[in-house]
Amino acid sequence: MAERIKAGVLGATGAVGQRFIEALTDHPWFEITSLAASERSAGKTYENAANWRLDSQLPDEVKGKDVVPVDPSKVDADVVFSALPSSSAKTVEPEFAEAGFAVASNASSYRMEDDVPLVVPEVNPDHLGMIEQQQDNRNWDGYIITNPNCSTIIMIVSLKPLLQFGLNNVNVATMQAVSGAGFDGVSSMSIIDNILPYIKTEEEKMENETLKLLGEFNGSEILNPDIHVSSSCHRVPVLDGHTEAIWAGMDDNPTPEDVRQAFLDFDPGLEDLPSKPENSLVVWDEPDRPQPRLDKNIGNGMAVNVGRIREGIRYIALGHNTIRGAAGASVLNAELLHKKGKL
Ligand SMILES: NC(=O)C1=CN([C@@H]2O[C@H](COP(=O)(O)OP(=O)(O)OC[C@H]3O[C@@H](n4cnc5c(N)ncnc54)[C@H](OP(=O)(O)O)[C@@H]3O)[C@@H](O)[C@H]2O)C=CC1
Ligand SMILES: N[C@@H](CC(=O)OP(=O)(O)O)C(=O)O
Repeated sequence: MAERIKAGVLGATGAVGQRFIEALTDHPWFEITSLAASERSAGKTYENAANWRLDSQLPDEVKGKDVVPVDPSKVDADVVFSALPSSSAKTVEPEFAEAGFAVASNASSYRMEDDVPLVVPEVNPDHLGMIEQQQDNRNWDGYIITNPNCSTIIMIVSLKPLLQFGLNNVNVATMQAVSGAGFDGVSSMSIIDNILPYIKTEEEKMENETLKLLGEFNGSEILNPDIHVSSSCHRVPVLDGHTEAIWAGMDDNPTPEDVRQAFLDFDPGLEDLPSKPENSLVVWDEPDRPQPRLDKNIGNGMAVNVGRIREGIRYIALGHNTIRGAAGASVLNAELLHKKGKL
């Protein structure tokens, strides 16, 4: 195997951090060289620090690795994938960027900054053009790029092919899995036999991030599109997989069949990126699909499933929140960076 790019994971012991390890193990372009977490874990082997909770086995090559603190001088890597809570990401990620690392972040801290790319490769790869500006503005040798919030990313992949019909209005109601809140995020007493009709700041993120992602980058700034986005977010007793009911208003009033065909025809290229699923959008015609338990792992958890396309236009989108919505999204971004010669 050719020499691979050295990759570190910040927040390696958490829900998203474990998904990073899964995605980077045996990756053709990246190899895990550093695992970092809080002072609670630093100094322990990964096996002792982390409570591995995925269905896959904890990879042998990771078990005995020492966990280091989130300190650039302790991390050996070219790129670091950040799965830190946003409060620590806010201070830690710039330290890594300043020290010359490429930072591919899941955290929300820098997503909406004017000079930080918020990218989904199938939607707005050109926004990576912001990196040079960011390095000039902040005098950094490295840089930060981000992927969106998990609910936003699942919706945005499905909205991209609707732009051709003059998308002007989006209403969305989410049904979000408990893994989205992290391992210790939602207690069983609050979620079993229940639905929580509030996820702090989630609705604002879906509305704001969608506009940035669909905005036009003119070389120096992003011009928001004239699209109205309104969201209502809810936590449901599902382990993994966010399901979203979406209403999309379009100038051209396409029929459900037009929209179905646009979903089927959606081809953003990018076949050479290892984490890109064969079909970024998978269309279901069965009236009771997609469902999280059955369909979240399609395309190794990287596909966005769409179905129940009806007059309106109304449809359902479903994706794996900690893979397509988090770790897999960051890894896909880093693959795009490598393809574009930025890593
Ligand atoms: N879960 C999801 O679906 C999505 C999550 N995200 C974002 O990804 C990030 C991680 O989320 P998640 O994995 O769910 O969170 P978890 O709580 O499961 O994991 C947090 C990780 O960060 C480490 N950590 C916590 N505090 C500190 C600190 N002060 N300094 C250094 N490391 C610290 C923890 O280490 P230790 O074990 O040592 O405490 C752990 O490795 C968050 O910003 C979240 O918002 C984004 C999109 C989707
Ligand atoms: N809030 C999301 C997960 C998340 O952490 O989002 P963000 O990365 O925007 O903080 C959820 O609960 O499902």
